[in-house]
Amino acid sequence: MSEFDAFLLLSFGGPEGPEDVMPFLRNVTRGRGVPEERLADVAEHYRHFHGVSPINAHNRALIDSLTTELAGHDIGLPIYWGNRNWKPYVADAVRQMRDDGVRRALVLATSATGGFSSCRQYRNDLAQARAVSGEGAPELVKLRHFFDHPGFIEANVDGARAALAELPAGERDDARLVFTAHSIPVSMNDSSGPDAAGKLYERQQRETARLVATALRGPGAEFDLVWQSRSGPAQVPWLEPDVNDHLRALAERGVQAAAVCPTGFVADHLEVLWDLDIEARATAAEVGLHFARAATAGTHPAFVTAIRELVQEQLAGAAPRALGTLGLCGIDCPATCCPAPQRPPARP
Ligand SMILES: CC1=C(CCC(=O)O)c2cc3nc(cc4[nH]c(cc5[nH]c(cc1n2)c(C)c5CCC(=O)O)c(CCC(=O)O)c4C)C(CCC(=O)O)=C3C
Ligand SMILES: [Fe+2]
Repeated sequence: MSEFDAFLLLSFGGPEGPEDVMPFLRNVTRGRGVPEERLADVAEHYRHFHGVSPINAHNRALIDSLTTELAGHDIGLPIYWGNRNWKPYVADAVRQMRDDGVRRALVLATSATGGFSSCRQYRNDLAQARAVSGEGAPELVKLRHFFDHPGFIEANVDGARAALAELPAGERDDARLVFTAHSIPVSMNDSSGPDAAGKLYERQQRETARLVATALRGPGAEFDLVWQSRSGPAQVPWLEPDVNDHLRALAERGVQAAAVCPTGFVADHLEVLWDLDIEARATAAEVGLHFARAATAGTHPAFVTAIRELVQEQLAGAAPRALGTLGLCGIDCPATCCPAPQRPPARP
């Protein structure tokens, strides 16, 4: 089988102090037409956490867990870490790999599904990092997506079960399962995937939700998939409904309790801590709906095992494990898969 000599964790990045917040946000939104008011709002969210994004601690913890997991299975790959939007930048990690003599590395991006932001943009980041590293840059092979990997599902099922257990006993069985993922522009969703059918991002998010709901409540279990953390200019349509609107609609229908499961997020990112734990929880309280939020996969042992298995697929040709019906995604993507959407003109 193929030879690999390192593992790279590729993530989004986040600020590590108040002075990082604005430069980080400028990195994320450069050329994206995100209104200044939205940036100011999100900066406030980060300041609420003293300018420290939770994402970096999560990635460090994941690297610790993976170090143990890989060593325990005699996988001797050194682990590197690089981000798209903040230090440690992926370009620096790739340069370091080159200097350390790494020739060919496996890459795990911290996104469960395909899509532009969650796959293509990471592929572009890798290509750019190799280009700036120049001569001798390692070959980088991105691992497939894990939205329906049994280990990722199991981690989310455990999180959802614990959330249900927080709800009043008499309401648990009828509590609504509300899954959330990051909203994206409708055009970005429509163009995601390898062919004209599009909507790959939404279909994979729905598949994760369906698999978790099925594991909890059996085949045909009811669930909702809604969206959170909308950005962008008001005139550009993004995926709806928003989780807050949905919670209001549930309460109006007489639903008493909801377990909100952010299966679209791999760890408890800022969007989970702010948009769900603060905002959505407040919405639920306002409309008299009992609310519990499920933990994300984070460093759940089943998720760490899943990542090790993805590595073994490449190292040893281990049979891929996947629960869903959508098929494996992220290996041999055509170059035209999940293209960048048309952007509104940049701010003046
Ligand atoms: C699909 C998706 C994921 C999941 C897949 C993946 O993981 O990649 C994701 C993850 C994340 N997004 C994050 C942060 C931000 N995303 C923003 C803006 C945007 N996200 C988008 C999409 C996604 N984003 C889009 C289409 C935009 C508009 C700008 C553009 O068209 O690209 C902005 C700008 C301000 C705002 O408007 O919110 C911020 C600060 C963080 C770090 C959080 C932390 O610090 O814990 C993480 C993990
Ligand atoms: Fe984002």
